[in-house]
Amino acid sequence: QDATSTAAVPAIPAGKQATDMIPTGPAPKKQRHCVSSIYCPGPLLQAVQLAQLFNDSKTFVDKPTLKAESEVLSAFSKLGDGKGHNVTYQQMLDFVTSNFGAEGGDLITANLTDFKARPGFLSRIKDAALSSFLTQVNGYWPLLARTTASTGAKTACEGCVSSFLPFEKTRTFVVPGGRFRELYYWDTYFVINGLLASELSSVAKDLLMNFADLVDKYGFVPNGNRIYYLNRSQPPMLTQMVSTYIKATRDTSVLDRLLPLLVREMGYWDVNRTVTVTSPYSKREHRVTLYNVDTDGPRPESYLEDFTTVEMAAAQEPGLANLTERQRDRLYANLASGAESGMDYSAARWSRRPLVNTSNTVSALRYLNTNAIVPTDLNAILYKNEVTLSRFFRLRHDGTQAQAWAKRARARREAIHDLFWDSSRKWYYDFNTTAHARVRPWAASGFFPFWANILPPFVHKASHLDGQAKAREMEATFAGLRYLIDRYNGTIATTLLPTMQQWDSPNAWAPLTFIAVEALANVPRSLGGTRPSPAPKGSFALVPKGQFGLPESQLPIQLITGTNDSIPYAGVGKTEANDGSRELMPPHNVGNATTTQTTAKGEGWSDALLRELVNRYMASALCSWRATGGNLNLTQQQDPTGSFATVSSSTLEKEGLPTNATGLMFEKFSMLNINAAGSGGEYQVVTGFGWTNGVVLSFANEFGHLLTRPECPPIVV
Ligand SMILES: OC[C@H]1O[C@H](O[C@H]2O[C@H](CO)[C@@H](O)[C@H](O)[C@H]2O)[C@H](O)[C@@H](O)[C@@H]1O
Repeated sequence: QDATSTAAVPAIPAGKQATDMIPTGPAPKKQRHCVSSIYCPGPLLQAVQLAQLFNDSKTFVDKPTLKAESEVLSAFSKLGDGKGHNVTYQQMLDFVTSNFGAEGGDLITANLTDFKARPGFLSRIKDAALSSFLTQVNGYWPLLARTTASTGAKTACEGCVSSFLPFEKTRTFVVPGGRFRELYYWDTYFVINGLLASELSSVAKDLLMNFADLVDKYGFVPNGNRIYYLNRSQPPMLTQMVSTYIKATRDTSVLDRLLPLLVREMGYWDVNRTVTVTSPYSKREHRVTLYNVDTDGPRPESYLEDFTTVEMAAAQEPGLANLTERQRDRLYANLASGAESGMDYSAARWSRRPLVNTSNTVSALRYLNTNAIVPTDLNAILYKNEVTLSRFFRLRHDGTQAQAWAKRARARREAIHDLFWDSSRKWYYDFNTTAHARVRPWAASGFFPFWANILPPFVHKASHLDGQAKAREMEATFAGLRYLIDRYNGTIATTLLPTMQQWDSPNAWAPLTFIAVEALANVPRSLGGTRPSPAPKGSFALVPKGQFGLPESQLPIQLITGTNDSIPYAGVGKTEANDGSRELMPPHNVGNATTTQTTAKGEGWSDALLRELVNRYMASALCSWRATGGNLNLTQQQDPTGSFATVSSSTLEKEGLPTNATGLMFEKFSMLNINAAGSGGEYQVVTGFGWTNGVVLSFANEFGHLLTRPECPPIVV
């Protein structure tokens, strides 16, 4: 799981000769927020990135220099015309090799002095397979913990530079893993939940203080602590990190430093990202927040990808028009805004034409409209922050501030109800300011208001419904989730459109599963029922009309796990038309076994869904880890059928893994399979992985009593 990988070796791309000239393009515009002549848009970065010496654009911008910055710039100025033109591949390769060190070489592995090999929650996990898995996942924290030298980034010489943004003090931080070699903003909320389960509150506190340093210095929390992330943030979870930390430790002293900075961060979103929208439904005006990055250049860490999308795609794909300069600038801003959303990319959410051409990852991005979408999740997070800030001020006996924040929260909740809640489709949808209406497709972001403790308007006091009717409405609201859990073998998809983008179907992500589980936990006892949903569970007929925005026949197809069959889904509990003997749903649809477990006495529909979702996620993490070489070390008594035996080295080899692989924790999973990682998007699937480990450990800590040993599907190579 270690993220300190060895340096990628630069190579001349296939099909190019050493003496060929590297491509060039229109001169990049200087970016106000990113001032490095090496790591920010400019002639050097463009020339290196268009030379494509690495498989991943992010590799280069994470490399510290081996020589003083002035020497590196002087060496570059001697290449070709000094501005990146007339440079050969060989010259560029030599320049990069002699001037740059290993990516991530600017960081040091931290020593976790408080690390416990067996934190308390493990004693509550009775199953040997789960216990072994969770013990090993807990053991991954030291591999993802980093620190800096006393001066900040570790560099090779005086005057050497790197893209790393240092903190005020030398503290520990946790990286996601793989290509993500720095602290990430919203990832850290899920990481902190896991660290607290692992009794590493000292590390959680360090993370809070690192973020405090960033807000102090920049006025907001950047996407990650690299110079190229300075033009944007990510879903603003810092207030919730502080709240989670205080809830677990009772240590309110962190508020001395953090409370003013949390307020400052909220000001950043208010001033830079908030707009007024008049509701087409109530005609009322609301102040709501969206992702809106001020840039007109490529993201340095995805330079080639953005450059291709904006400058080159039209020449490569018939039907795509050339863009005017203004359109190009706007597209760069929309690309960066998509990255700010943390869901880079969801074509279903951010593109005007999500399915325009699903044979590549570029076409739908040409139609990005991120800046025009008012996102449900972002506003729900900010609402929760406002409520939390009100509580923090009350703790500090500042009634005036407490009331002011409570008032802001009430106003935002009204906006969320008015703009996002659709009372007939019974779900929260983003609001599109171009169409001036709610969007059609379902997205998992609709769980965020529930996570933030916003219950739909029908629950509120003024509602004309009686208790039983409210409970029925609530069950109907979650009937879509019930259906998805029954129909698909993996965890919940981000959206239901298979667009080739990583934040769309079929990918399933740790943060969204966590939010969905917490959403279910927030369903009031009185509305969660006293029995599971009626049979046939998950029937499409029970899903509120239009909730998915797609008819049942157009939902993604569920393959039968472990086979290459692509048999169209015939409906829950129904048999496939051409093969009456084959049932597509459990128990034959291996990997979906969590739906067949017997329910506990008095368990309501929301409890049952929560239990199944937690188990499904745990199954995804454990089974995919085992399929990639994870060893549970079980005795014959613990695993009499041998179903958890370690995967042989020859199978691993056939899967394209090293024969000594020891299990991978993936960045994302699939809604179709509990045995595999996710896919799609602009970079290779990453392992490590901070938020996956965080969610696994946090679920084990909070819901350990609900966990049962998963049934992993057979590994078919
Ligand atoms: O390099 C491309 C993009 O990568 C990041 O996004 C993805 O990874 C992050 C770290 O796990 C995660 O927070 C984000 O949700 C993922 O989509 C990065 O955050 C982007 O800004 C970057 O352009």
